[in-house]
Amino acid sequence: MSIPFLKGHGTENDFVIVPDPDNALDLTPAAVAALCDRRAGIGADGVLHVVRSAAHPEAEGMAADAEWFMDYRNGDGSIAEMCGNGVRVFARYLQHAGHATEGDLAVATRGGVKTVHIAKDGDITVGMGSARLPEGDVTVSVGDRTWPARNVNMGNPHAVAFVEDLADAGDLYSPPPFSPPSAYPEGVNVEFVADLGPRHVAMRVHERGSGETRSCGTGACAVAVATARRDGADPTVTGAPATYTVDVPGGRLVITERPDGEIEMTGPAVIVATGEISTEWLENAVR
Ligand SMILES: N[C@@H](CCC[C@H](N)C(=O)O)C(=O)O
Repeated sequence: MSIPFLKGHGTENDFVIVPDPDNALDLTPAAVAALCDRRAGIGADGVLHVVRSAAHPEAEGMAADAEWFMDYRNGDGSIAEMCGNGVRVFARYLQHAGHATEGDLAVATRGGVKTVHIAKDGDITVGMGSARLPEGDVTVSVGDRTWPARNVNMGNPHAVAFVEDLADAGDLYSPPPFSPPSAYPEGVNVEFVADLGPRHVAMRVHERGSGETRSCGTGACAVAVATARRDGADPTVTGAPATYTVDVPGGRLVITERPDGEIEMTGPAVIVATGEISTEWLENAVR
């Protein structure tokens, strides 16, 4: 017995894609962690569980607006509200499977319904919603160094710290401690950002539930907004859109914040493989 899967990535933020239209699989946190294990499993930063919205209790209320629900899980099995690279790869899967064509598509996520545009040239643009910038002084640390961080919520929480050099972030094996501890009761994704030029930055990220990844779409949006505010740009005040290019270790994302506050993210999404998961292996792996 086996379960079909695909492997995909968006700027090298990689995912095991598990099509399960009727929500028939019991995809426990342990099963997700086993699938994402890079040595004993398939290996990925997270899982995209592809379910019809009408078949999932968290998404049935969105079924009238979006046929498909992205049930995203982090590599450790935890649940997150949103995954920006994941939603592009999810759309690419729907196109690959014949459930979607070039043009606009609505995808249900825990962060609400997202509008995705699959362009002819291959890139995918996602309407990510608007950022919330909760007030409050937050710091993040690596070793004996500490930086102030901007608190940005893209549906999921981010702490954005500006550094001189991305190497300042160290090896990022473990989550960078933040202060005050009450700032992020549910944990946080931490982005370190260095300037490359006008409206052009580079970032590294330690993702909640996945460790250092080669890219984070919601993180790149948080970085673009934090950098814009640092630069004195607020499209909702000036009426002028602000576009930032965000280089990540795995590629490049282009982020535009519009005068209405809506953030659009454009980047690639690739399906690299299809295969079968052995159910015997998965059952043993979660014992
Ligand atoms: N890689 C994702 C973000 C995934 C969720 C994050 N780790 C969290 O727990 O909030 C992206 O591309 O946005």
